[in-house]
Amino acid sequence: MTLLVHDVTLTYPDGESRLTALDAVDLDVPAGTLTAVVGPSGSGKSSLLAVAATLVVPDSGRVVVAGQDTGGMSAAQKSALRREHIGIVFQQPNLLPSLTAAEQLQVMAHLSGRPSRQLRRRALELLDAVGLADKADKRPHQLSGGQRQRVNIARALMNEPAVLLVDEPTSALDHERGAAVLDLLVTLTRERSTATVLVTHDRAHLDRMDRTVVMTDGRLSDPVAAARV
Ligand SMILES: Nc1ncnc2c1ncn2[C@@H]1O[C@H](COP(=O)(O)OP(=O)(O)OP(=O)(O)O)[C@@H](O)[C@H]1O
Repeated sequence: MTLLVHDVTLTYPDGESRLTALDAVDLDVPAGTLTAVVGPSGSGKSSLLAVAATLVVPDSGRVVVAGQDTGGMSAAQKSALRREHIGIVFQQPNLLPSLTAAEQLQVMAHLSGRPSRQLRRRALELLDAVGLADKADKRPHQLSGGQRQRVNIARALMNEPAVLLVDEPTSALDHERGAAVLDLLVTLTRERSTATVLVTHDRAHLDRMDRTVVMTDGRLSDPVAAARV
């Protein structure tokens, strides 16, 4: 499995006691597949992504990314793992205002220490893959919301991640642009063999997924049952 979350429990401080955000959660995501996570607000979906991204350390359980068990890794090791193997796409694109679309991608890869001469070429290839070949030199304020989200997705793919974690990528977009972004995620997952996890509230997305799991009060329901939801 490219992403394996095994028996993960996560609690947050809650006054005198603790709130259980994830309760013995298991999830495995093979390369080249998409898994949707649905469930009510506050059920633990973002917490699951944060744990899978190694941004939050669970109380117990294992998180294995691209064959590497993250338990016991130092902060620096996790940071390197994230740069090399994990792409993260949040709801709001969070692009740097002063950089062009191509530069947003190049900065990402520059941080990972890749040779700079190849970076622009790769950035342009990815912008082409997300349908923005002609926008490479535009800054965020010169792009539409859907175009910014596509830059965001291209940026997350810049370091060829094994795992792509996506939180509500279409919530700020109209139906047509949301559908285009989802098409793009499906295509890129297949072509680039990423293990993709998508948190979504949009039921229209679910028939495009390989699997749907349902989060309720920190517990993931049986995927077989969830597929029929
Ligand atoms: N940093 C935190 N400190 C304390 N409690 C938190 C923290 N982050 C989340 N929680 C709590 O953990 C539970 C799960 O939150 P989480 O954000 O994972 O849910 P979610 O399913 O992503 O919700 P939404 O769909 O509204 O984004 C909620 O009860 C929330 O209030």
